[in-house]
Amino acid sequence: MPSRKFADGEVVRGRWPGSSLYYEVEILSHDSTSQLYTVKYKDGTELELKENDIKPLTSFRQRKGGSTSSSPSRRRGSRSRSRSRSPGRRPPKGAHRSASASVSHQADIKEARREVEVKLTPLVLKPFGNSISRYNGEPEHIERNDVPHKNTQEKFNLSQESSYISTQYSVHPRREEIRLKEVDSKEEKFVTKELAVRTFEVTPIRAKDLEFGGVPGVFLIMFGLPVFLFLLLLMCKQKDPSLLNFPPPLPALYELWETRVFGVYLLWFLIQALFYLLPIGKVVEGTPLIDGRRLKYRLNGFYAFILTSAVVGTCLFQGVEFHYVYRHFLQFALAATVFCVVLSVYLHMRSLKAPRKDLSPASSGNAFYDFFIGRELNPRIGTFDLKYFCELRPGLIGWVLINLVMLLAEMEIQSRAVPSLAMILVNSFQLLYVVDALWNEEAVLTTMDIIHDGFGFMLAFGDLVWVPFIYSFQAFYLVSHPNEVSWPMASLMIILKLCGYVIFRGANSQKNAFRKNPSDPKLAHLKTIHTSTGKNLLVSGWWGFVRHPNYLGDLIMALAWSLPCGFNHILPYFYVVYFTMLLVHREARDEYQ
Ligand SMILES: NC(=O)C1=CN([C@@H]2O[C@H](COP(=O)(O)OP(=O)(O)OC[C@H]3O[C@@H](n4cnc5c(N)ncnc54)[C@H](OP(=O)(O)O)[C@@H]3O)[C@@H](O)[C@H]2O)C=CC1
Ligand SMILES: CC(C)=CCC[C@@H](C)[C@H]1CC=C2C3=C(CC[C@@]21C)[C@@]1(C)CC[C@H](O)C(C)(C)[C@@H]1CC3
Repeated sequence: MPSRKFADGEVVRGRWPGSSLYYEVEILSHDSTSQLYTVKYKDGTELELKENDIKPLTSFRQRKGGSTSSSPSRRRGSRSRSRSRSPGRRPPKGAHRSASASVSHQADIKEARREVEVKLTPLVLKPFGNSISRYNGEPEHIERNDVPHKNTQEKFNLSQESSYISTQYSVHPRREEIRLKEVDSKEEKFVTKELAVRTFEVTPIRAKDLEFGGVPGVFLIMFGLPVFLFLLLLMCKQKDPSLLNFPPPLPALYELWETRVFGVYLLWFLIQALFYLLPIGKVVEGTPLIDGRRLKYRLNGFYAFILTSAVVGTCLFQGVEFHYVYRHFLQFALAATVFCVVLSVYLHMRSLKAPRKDLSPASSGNAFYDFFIGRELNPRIGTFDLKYFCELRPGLIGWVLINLVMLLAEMEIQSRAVPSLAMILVNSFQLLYVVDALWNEEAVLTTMDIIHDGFGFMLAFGDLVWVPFIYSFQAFYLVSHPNEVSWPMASLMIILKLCGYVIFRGANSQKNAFRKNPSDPKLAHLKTIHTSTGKNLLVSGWWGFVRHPNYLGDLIMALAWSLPCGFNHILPYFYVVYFTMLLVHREARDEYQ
């Protein structure tokens, strides 16, 4: 039986979860299975602590004076700031998303909240928002002997805090928390109203706070990515696409431009826009904006996909030559790039006239940087939301169509009666991914792109060029570099893909449900921790298994859809490498928050 260091009834100091603060506690009991001590704080709070989080009284130095700002009651200002946030609730747009670029906006928002919350007395304090955000179950090295109960007022505060934290910290399941949140949400309405009357200031952010390496980084990405895209496609067209054969033969620029191709691309874009405008599908509200408004979005991406499939099916039946797209693949990529540049210029021009409250928290005041990251958060023409439309429709559905084109091209070029198993795997894996995105369209409303990033060159290029022309790379590769896959290998790839999908979908659905309604009874069994932004993070279920389970699932799927291309060349694995970099970067942006 494992030994225990502290005896029942012993008075020691216990670390307040997630903080570096130790308070006097009494050991009530010890669970030998979980190795946790149940301890009682002076104010009556009972918590379970690890042995590492408990110290004998003798291991502390008594601090003189004792009135530094780290005692709990001294933190009341920051705690009260988080008072009105219902746990897990998203703050107004821009308030919580990543990016150093949003520092000033965030300060603004915090200030707004403080002003609002001052009016919300009497307070029921939510404690230690800042410190709990760092909780990782491990003891911290900084040990301070902050004596909690200096006077009656402080005692009162700790008592209020502690009784709240025992549920709010969610060491235990969250039923009690849910009850508290219901009370909380009543005040939420008031807070939103208050925020709505606050003027939004956009203060230029410091150069060192810019993301993507600041202006030089953005310059490199903006010019480098299109060049890289064309080099990759040209490499793939070579008989031997080995890296040793770099650089590939370059075509003259005029050979890459075809007005007819541009016309076909425009037609595709307009058809998708038409489908977007159809009054079918339910209308939902997005996350709250900085001024408390919520934009409305129509969810009809899946219908658009069905309608597109019907149109494509009819065209195939009518004998429309889809091989044209394969033969002019580079021209299509150029047409999409040109379109994206024109769109980005339009977006930037209109953003100059946009009211400040409509600007993205990532925008900086530097014209070049803002052209890239996007100045306006939700550019709309009437009810037509340009960013939301581009995120899911022309590029994502276009990706599936390009895959189909590659499948047909493979059959034609390799004189096959049926497509190869490798091609079928790639097509089906990626089809599942896109259909899933469209089916769960509402989830896009809580992604970084919609909430935080403006609509500028980065997303326009990502959505309209990068996704359709890079994400279809495996299918493009297989057309000229066949790879035979055996059924046992195919089965393993299918299992891998399904594992990735289950993790990806499970994690995203859990997170979306939580962000949408933290009080959802279906989530009552999940544990959360409070963060300094005022929101809670899930730390159990999929989100207790690894920090970003949705990224993990996505990466596994990325690997699964590269494997059918075999191991002759590294090129089809480019997507896995790029995607890892993208997700690590996104993770860092998220972590920053
Ligand atoms: N195929 C592709 O090219 C790409 C795919 N993706 C996929 O899109 C999906 C969404 O990506 P993305 O928006 O980047 O990332 P996330 O879905 O991880 O979104 C980040 C938000 O999730 C919330 N969050 C993070 N951790 C927790 C937690 N423990 N508990 C509750 N909420 C949490 C935070 O919300 P809050 O800020 O409110 O706290 C954070 O802002 C992912 O599955 C990703 O793999 C993304 C990019 C590209
Ligand atoms: C190279 C460059 C300029 C990068 C821009 C990044 C974009 C390619 C990606 C940013 C976020 C994306 C998302 C999806 C596609 C790629 C981009 C646009 C997404 C639509 C794919 C399908 C998923 O299910 C998703 C809906 C969660 C996802 C949202 C984010």
